[in-house]
Amino acid sequence: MSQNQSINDPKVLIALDFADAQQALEFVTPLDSSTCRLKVGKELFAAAGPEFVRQLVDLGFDVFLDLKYHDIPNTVAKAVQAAARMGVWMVNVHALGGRKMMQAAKAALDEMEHKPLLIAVTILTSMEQEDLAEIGLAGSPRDNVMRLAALTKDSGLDGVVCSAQEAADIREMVGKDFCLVTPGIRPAGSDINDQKRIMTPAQAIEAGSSYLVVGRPITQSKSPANTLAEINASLIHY
Ligand SMILES: O=C(O)c1cc(=O)[nH]c(=O)n1[C@@H]1O[C@H](COP(=O)(O)O)[C@@H](O)[C@H]1O
Repeated sequence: MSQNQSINDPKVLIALDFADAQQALEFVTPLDSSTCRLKVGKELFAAAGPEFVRQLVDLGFDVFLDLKYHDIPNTVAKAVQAAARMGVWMVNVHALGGRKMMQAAKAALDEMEHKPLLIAVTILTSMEQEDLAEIGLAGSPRDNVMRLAALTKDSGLDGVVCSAQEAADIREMVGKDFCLVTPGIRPAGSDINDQKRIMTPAQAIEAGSSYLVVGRPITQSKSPANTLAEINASLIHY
C-alpha cells in the first residue's frame, strides 16, 4: 500500500496531543486527509482553541473533538452545540455524567444543522480495577464498561469510547450500528506508555472496533507517515 493511498472511511484517528498549534500544524501538513482522521484533545484545544479546529476542518480533515464533557445537562448541551458549530465530525462526553446529561447532549445536537457523531467515554483505558475501587466503582473495568455502554446506547448516543479489550463483548451486546472508538492501540513492539488495556490495530478491528485512536505510536514515530501507512496496511482486509 502506498503512503498516500486513500481509504474509504479511514479507521485511524490520530491523537494530536501537541502543546501548540504550530507543532500540530507541522505534523498535520504532510498528512493526507483520506488516510486518517484527527483527534483534538484537551491539551491542544486549551492552547490553540476553536480557530485551530476550524482550520483543520477547512483543510479537509474529519475532526474528533475529544473534550470529554462531564457537567450538568444544560452546560453539556450548550457545549456540544458549540462543538457542532466548529464543524467537527465527532464529539464526546463522559458516560459517568449519566443518562440525563447524555440525553440533553443528544437532544441539543438534534437541533443543529451540522450534527457530529456523539459518543461517550466509558472507563478510561488508563484505569485498572484498583483505580475504580478507589473511586467507589465496584467490579472489574469490563463490568463497568458494559454497564456504561448499555446506558449510552439506551440514552440514544452513537457510540462509546472503550478499550479494544472490551470491544468484542460490547459489539455482541449492541449490534453493528453502534460506533466503538478504541484508544490504547499499540502496534506490536511499540511503547505502552501510560495505557493499561491495549491491543494492536488489527486485533482491535477484529474485536469489533469501528475506529482506532492512535497517538504516540504515530506522533512520536521517526516517520509518522510510514507508521500510519503500516497501520493502514495491517487493516486492509477489514
Ligand atoms: O477519549 C479518548 O480519546 C481516550 C479515552 C480513553 O479511555 N483513553 C485514551 O487514551 N483516550 C485518548 O486517546 C489518546 C491515546 O493516545 P496514545 O496513548 O498516545 O496512543 C489520548 O489522546 C487520550 O486522551
